Amino acid sequence: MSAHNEAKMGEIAETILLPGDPLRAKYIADNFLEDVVCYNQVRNMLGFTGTYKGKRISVQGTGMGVPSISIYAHELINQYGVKNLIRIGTCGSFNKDVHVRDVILSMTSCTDSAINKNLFRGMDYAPCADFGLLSDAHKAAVEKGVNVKVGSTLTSDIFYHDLDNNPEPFKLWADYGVLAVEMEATALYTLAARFNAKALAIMTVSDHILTGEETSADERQTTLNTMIEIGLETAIRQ
Ligand SMILES: O=P(O)(O)O[C@H]1O[C@H](CO)[C@@H](O)[C@H]1O
Ligand SMILES: O=c1cc[nH]c(=O)[nH]1
Repeated sequence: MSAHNEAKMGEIAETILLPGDPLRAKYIADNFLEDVVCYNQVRNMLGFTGTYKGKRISVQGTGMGVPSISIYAHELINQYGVKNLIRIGTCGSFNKDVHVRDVILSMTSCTDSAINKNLFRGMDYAPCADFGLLSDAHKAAVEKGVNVKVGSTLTSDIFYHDLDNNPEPFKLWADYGVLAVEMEATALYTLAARFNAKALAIMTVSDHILTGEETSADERQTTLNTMIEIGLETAIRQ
């Protein structure tokens, strides 16, 4: 047991998929895993362990934002011995070359969060994906015929911007080639590096911030399935 997880030792697999939404964790357990056990219901941050193609895998919600994923990732790595952490999240595009329904592998994660500025005393740290996980995910995507985009993403602390005072909050990031915005990868990559684990963030573009295009609920599910399958195929290679 940890402060936020009631799993017993040994109930969580070494490789875990991490959606922000705990109901996405349940959806994956219900639709993709066999022999499933629910190991956590604390705060409704559901966690499940099962098998996919014979390999033992866990899936657990992390909540939204840097503080929430930091708590879950810290405990999973340090208290449960999790080694491979694969985030599967949604993101918003602000890049004209990145479209709704695209799947992104985040090679490195920029941030507007002060978390690493504080940790590194004002110096810049470059949180990055584990190359092995990134490479395996890319291979899995190619095998599925999915044309994933690979590059830098932004982890933001802000979902709703004050557009009156900052009308183009993402222009600077787009000008420097950043593909999309989500809210957790920087923290996941930094914690994995600190505690000798491996991490990757895979994202599906759910909306385009510049054009206003969005996926419908049904479409979103299908598109998320593509990302989930890439995540699972990556997981079984570990
Ligand atoms: O779909 P999830 O994994 O929650 O990820 C994205 O969606 C949430 C915002 O709506 C944030 O957590 C962001 O990172
Ligand atoms: O963090 C997120 C996730 C999805 N879409 C956004 O605009 N931001």
